[in-house]
Amino acid sequence: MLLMSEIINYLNKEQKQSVLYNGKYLQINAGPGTGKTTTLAAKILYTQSELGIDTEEILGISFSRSAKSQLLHKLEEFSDRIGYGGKPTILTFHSLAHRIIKNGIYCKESRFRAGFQRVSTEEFLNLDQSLIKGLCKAYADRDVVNNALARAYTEIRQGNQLEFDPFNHYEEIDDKKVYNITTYESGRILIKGEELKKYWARVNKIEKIKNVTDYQGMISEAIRLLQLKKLTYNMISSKYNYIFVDEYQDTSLAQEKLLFSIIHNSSHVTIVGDKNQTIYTFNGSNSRNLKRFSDFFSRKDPNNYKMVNLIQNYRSTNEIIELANDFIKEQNIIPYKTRSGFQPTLVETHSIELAATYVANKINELIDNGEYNPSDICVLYRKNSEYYPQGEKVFKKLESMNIAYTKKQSKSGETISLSERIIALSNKYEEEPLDEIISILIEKNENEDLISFVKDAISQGAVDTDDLIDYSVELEESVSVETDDAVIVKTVHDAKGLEYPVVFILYLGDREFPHSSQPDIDEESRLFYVGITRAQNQLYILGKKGIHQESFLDRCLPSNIKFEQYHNSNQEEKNEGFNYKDKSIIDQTTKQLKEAENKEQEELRRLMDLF
Ligand SMILES: Nc1ncnc2c1ncn2[C@@H]1O[C@H](COP(=O)(O)OP(=O)(O)OP(=O)(O)O)[C@@H](O)[C@H]1O
Repeated sequence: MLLMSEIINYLNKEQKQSVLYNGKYLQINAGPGTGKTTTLAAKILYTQSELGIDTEEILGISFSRSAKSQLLHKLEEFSDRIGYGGKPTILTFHSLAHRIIKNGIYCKESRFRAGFQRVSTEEFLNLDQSLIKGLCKAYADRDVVNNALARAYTEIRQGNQLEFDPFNHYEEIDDKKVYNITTYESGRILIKGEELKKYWARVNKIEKIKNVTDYQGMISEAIRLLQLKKLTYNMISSKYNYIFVDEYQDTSLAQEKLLFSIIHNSSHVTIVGDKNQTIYTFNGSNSRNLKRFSDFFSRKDPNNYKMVNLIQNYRSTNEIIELANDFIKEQNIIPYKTRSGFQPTLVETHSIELAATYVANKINELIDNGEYNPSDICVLYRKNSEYYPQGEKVFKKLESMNIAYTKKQSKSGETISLSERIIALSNKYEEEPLDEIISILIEKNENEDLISFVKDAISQGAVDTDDLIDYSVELEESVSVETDDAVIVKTVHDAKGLEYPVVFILYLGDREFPHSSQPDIDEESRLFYVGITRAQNQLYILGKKGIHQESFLDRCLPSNIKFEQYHNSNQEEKNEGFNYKDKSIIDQTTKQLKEAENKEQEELRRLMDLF
């Protein structure tokens, strides 16, 4: 058995400082692969084992289910080593909001009733056609009005885009205000505050009758309960005295407000974030959150606030880090020792189809020569849709070459019907621990899917029926089963916080990556940076030059990167690959030769003129 002190000794100076800091407010700025999950897990364990804090008082908030399971995994690894440490509650913002509303329902303070459901925003806003009746008469096209109202309603609840401070209730809207809404399909339209207010009030009524809401509605209701309802506030806030928040840069203003509503005077709060990895601004996130946190707490209680920067990267080879630092120059990460390896490869290819062919061939090669298992390999794409079928092209190609892969799937009918049974189950056995519930289910010969669902939840840290519901809520976020013998194919957004020995990124080019006709280049750059920094050993980037927008391919070239051209699937025209620095030397020499030749011609002409 190890001692906690031995785990602390494994950490570097800044990680150690973070774990040992005893003040109330700690902000860890951590570049990719610098061990933020490791540091968070060590700090949570230290809080339990050395400060003697009860596990029940600890709340971890992760951005996604995969980030949560990584943190749990690391915690388990450490606590197994020291033979100490209980599993604290780790929730996503989504399941936290769900838990608060559940408490609100129990205290009869919520506008929802037991068994309330979350539906997608589109589904939710199409519940009733009368929602927009008589509103925005200036516009003839009802679809445009519907979209604009829905967008305004979501953005106002998130904060940031239309109102800096997120609103939780329609009464907060100023009747006199006019909102300028940008819709994807029809450009800008103007919505009067009073009409938006009416729309929101109608949505609220339907929510109440049908006992449903959308994701943002859950966050708003949770904030409302914590801020206005004493019983619910006491049940949640007084319980959690030690709060740890991961990926803080991607919290929306509404999520930030939720967190600030839980914090009380004796709370200890640790947040971890990296402004260079902000990739959810379209969801209301804003890296200024990091600055606001430091401004607020360093002023409120300067003796109890500390900021630590983690810059030592343990994940990637020198060459990958060099490329990442060349791409985002603001805050460099530094490699651990000098872990040299494979040069990142930039493949210029003129279509997504060819890019997919290159990827599939390379994957075959890497698996065939025994270098990597399929699950070591991850293919990342920017966008999959009818117009930008990057993922689809890769799936098709891998299928045609019989390469097994996993991808994110939408919630199936089976999972939906299962979630109703889970709610019934947790109502029936509310007080029983899940281990007991499993025995009861087996004894009663219950449905196997239900039993394996409960078992999965236990393996992900669930202990009681509350955790079971949290787990089912989190499952709604995404369903993707990664197996040991399949290549992983996902969007860059979904790969956040994860690492893979081999990473492919596609497809660079106008409207593709950077995406859209008017891309937010800074956000796209950060997204590309997140993609690059997932790779541990080998990195392949595929695409073509952008003509109309900033070309990410060109931005990669000056780095120490291997440049290849792949122009047809028979590889006839395939350039065998050369270092871009070599290419610059060749280009430079050719240019000099040409200039010398021109000079010579010029001189000849001058001499001819003399005669
Ligand atoms: N002090 C350390 N010494 C050696 N290896 C470490 C140390 N800290 C972290 N690592 C290793 O570095 C890798 C990256 O760590 P981790 O996953 O915690 O990074 P991260 O900062 O959470 O990454 P990201 O920001 O990209 O999500 C892991 O393999 C981890 O075991």
